[in-house]
Amino acid sequence: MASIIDIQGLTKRYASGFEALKGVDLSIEEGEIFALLGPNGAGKTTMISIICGIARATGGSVKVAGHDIVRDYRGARDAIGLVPQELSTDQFERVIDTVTFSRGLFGKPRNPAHIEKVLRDLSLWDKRNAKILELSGGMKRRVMIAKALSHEPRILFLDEPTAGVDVELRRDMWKLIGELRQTGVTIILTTHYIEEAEEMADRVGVINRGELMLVEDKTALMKKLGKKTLTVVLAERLAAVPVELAEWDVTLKGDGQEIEYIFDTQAERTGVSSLLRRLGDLGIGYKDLNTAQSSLEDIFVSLVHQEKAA
Ligand SMILES: Nc1ncnc2c1ncn2[C@@H]1O[C@H](COP(=O)(O)OP(=O)(O)OP(=O)(O)O)[C@@H](O)[C@H]1O
Repeated sequence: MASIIDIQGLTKRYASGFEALKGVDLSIEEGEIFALLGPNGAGKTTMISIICGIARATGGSVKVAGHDIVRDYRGARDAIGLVPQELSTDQFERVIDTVTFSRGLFGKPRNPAHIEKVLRDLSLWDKRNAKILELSGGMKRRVMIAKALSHEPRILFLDEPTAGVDVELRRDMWKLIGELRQTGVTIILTTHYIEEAEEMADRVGVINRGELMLVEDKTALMKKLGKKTLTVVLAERLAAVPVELAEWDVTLKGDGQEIEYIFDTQAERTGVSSLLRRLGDLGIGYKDLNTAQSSLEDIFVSLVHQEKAA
């Protein structure tokens, strides 16, 4: 596949001296859904803002659909639809007017048929004459997407499309984004949620402290991220891990009151049931069991360790 966005050595130093991006290289392929995953303050919004021409890079280069974002700003910007984190639109305006107006901002000739298609695709056609303030939160978000698609961009950026929305709305949004990709538009979304990247993306980039730590196919990444921690709360304290448990690589926590076992949820055999059986055989009783998904934070820590080790 051909790349539609080419980022090389991208850096951003804010006036405060803070380095928000430290030399990012990335290619986005035409037609893919790319998720940029990272914790608060990682640099996701900074990166999108630069690509969309809202912020200026300190160094490096970005090409969008073959146009350099600085030398050929207009060509690059025309290819992009941006759905920002914050809902920003006139509350008193009618849906169809605000979407039509957005197209006009790009200097494109009127095209009522396209606006109608966008509104229909986003299930907003019935609401075209409603004022924005009369819409539900989910519909308002869809209006923002309609605005971003009004000038027929080849690339759609969604900055945290589901931040602060309930589970149901999140699922609707995922479905919608899946449908949008069928229209051929390349989609780049930022998110904090591993689950979101898992559900949507073809490829995932993990960014932390201004550095792109990895870019991988989703399936490969999920294998790495699909770790869980099982905590077994023991009935009685242990002084050390019994040798009979050596094959599970468990650690003793909580003053000897807990056994912790990290397992791969994607593996055919997680080792959980055999571990519990072995505990039973050894007469080691337990009061409670719980499992927790590795947090994004844990994953970053382990990624950093892996990088250092390499
Ligand atoms: N105008 C600014 N001046 C100085 N520092 C800034 C400015 N804008 C952002 N930063 C800093 O740059 C870093 C990256 O911010 P950015 O908004 O890109 O992160 P993000 O990954 O989008 O985070 P979030 O998930 O919270 O939106 C943060 O530490 C932020 O405080």
